[in-house]
Amino acid sequence: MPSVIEVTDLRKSYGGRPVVDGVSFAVEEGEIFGILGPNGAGKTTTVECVEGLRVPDGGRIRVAGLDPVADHAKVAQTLGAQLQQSEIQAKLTVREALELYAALYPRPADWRPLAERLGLTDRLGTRFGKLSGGQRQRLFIALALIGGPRIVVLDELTTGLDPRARRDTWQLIEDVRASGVTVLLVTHFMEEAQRLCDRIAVIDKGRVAALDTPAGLIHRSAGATVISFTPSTPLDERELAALPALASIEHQNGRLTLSGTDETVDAVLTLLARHRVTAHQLRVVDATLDDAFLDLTKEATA
Ligand SMILES: Nc1ncnc2c1ncn2[C@@H]1O[C@H](COP(=O)(O)OP(=O)(O)OP(=O)(O)O)[C@@H](O)[C@H]1O
Repeated sequence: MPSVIEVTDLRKSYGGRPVVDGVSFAVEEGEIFGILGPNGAGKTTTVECVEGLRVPDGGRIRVAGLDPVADHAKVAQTLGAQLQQSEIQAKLTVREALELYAALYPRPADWRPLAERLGLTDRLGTRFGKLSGGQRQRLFIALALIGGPRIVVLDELTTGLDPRARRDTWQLIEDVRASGVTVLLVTHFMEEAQRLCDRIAVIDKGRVAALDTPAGLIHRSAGATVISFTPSTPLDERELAALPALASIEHQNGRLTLSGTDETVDAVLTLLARHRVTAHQLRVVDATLDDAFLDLTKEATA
């Protein structure tokens, strides 16, 4: 089956400066696909080309088999996009916004259960300008879903939300996916990407630096696992340096911190047992998507 979104060698420049420089990825039906990257990496430009809001300089995009520029009207019926703040008038009430946007689609979703699910029912009479940041985000999600889309594009969905609202929103996105909608998600939050996304494209300087599952990205990053402890007696330096898959070793006030893989951790524990050394305050920490991200986008964040 063809992918629901196909982006092949996408290129876009501003004033002769390439900001999207050969981006390719494919999103499968029913997936939550994440786009991660440092500020200015070209993420929004990429998804706006997918939405047909910007015209690419080169490459090919297909959304449900359609060209987002040539078939813009059809793509707009298939793809729900999160609006920007400026696109809603401050005086419009939540109910008016829902009714107005529902009227744009031939087969809109019933906005009442949507508003209920998004916790907007008691805000229907409130003007957009008076909503809190979290309520606005919920309204944007409702408006992205109101056309009953097959695909929804969410750009920095939970920016500005408090931790509870963010978690509620994640649950909502999972529900949306469970109802069969494909989600393309641009995010800055590693925890969000790790929790929600099936696969992630890390975009850096207009190119795809890596494309994998969250676990796959973490696995690729240097020093995937870190073990630290204070040994009861010092360990032999040569034996430490010879540990398998060791990425780095640090000493600080008698405390040892070693990074490597699970194999390194196993070998450290064997070494400790062999020399009958006790490891005080032993900690083993797996790398996170944060570590993988910093590793993959090293120069940009240096
Ligand atoms: N209309 C435009 N005209 C000129 N330059 C632009 C325009 N839109 C974006 N850019 C530039 O293109 C680059 C990529 O922008 P884009 O918004 O795609 O990045 P991003 O990865 O989404 O960044 P952020 O995480 O900061 O939102 C940036 O350097 C930006 O300044």
